[in-house]
Amino acid sequence: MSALQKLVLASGSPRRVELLQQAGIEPDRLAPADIDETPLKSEHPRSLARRLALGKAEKAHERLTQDGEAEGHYLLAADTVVSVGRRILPKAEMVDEASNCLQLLSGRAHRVYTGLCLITPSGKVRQRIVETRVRFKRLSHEELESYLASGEWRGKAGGYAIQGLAGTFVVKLVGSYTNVVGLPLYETVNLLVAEGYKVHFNWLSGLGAR
Ligand SMILES: Cc1cn([C@H]2C[C@H](O)[C@@H](COP(=O)(O)OP(=O)(O)OP(=O)(O)O)O2)c(=O)[nH]c1=O
Repeated sequence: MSALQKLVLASGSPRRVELLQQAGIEPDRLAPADIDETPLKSEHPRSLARRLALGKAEKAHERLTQDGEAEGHYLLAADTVVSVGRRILPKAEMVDEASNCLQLLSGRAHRVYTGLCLITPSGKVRQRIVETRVRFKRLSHEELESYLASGEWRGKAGGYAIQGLAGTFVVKLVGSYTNVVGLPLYETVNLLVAEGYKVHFNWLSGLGAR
């Protein structure tokens, strides 16, 4: 798939770039947007994912506009939130945070929401929220400790990365797997296409699975 228009990915997440590439879409530009990701009081995780995706998109769009580079561009942003019930888990930066998250997730089901926000070249703002349910096995002390030692949890919502070692913790998953990794591919491609982003289906000469 190759694009006829320009696509800006408002993200600094290497996972999101890789996921887009997996769909055969190469972003023309990366424009990470740093925003305050603190949840509001009693904010629902779904609302948080929606608000933060919009915030990232608007901030990146504003910057592109200031630089005179917004014209003719699609701009895509995303935010992934992990929750147990209404409790929102942090994006783990410290080992203690990761440890607390994993103890909470152990032997239970949780939800992962990714908010998508697309700003079209004509300035329309389109949003989608995608939900995946995941159940983890009960983690032993050894599993928890060795996972923490791996460092794979760093910078990940909920303190784990399903695409790595934590994939072995998953008993059941309902919904989109790529949504958990940070960008739901089915919904992202649908959203782009619905808003007129023209793609060539050229998969025969594409990347392919390795
Ligand atoms: C649950 C889970 C999250 N994650 C990642 C996806 C996101 O990168 C991150 C959640 O943080 P986000 O705030 O959604 O994204 P980010 O800060 O990494 O990137 P940016 O805002 O620049 O786009 O957690 C995984 O990689 N695997 C997982 O299994």
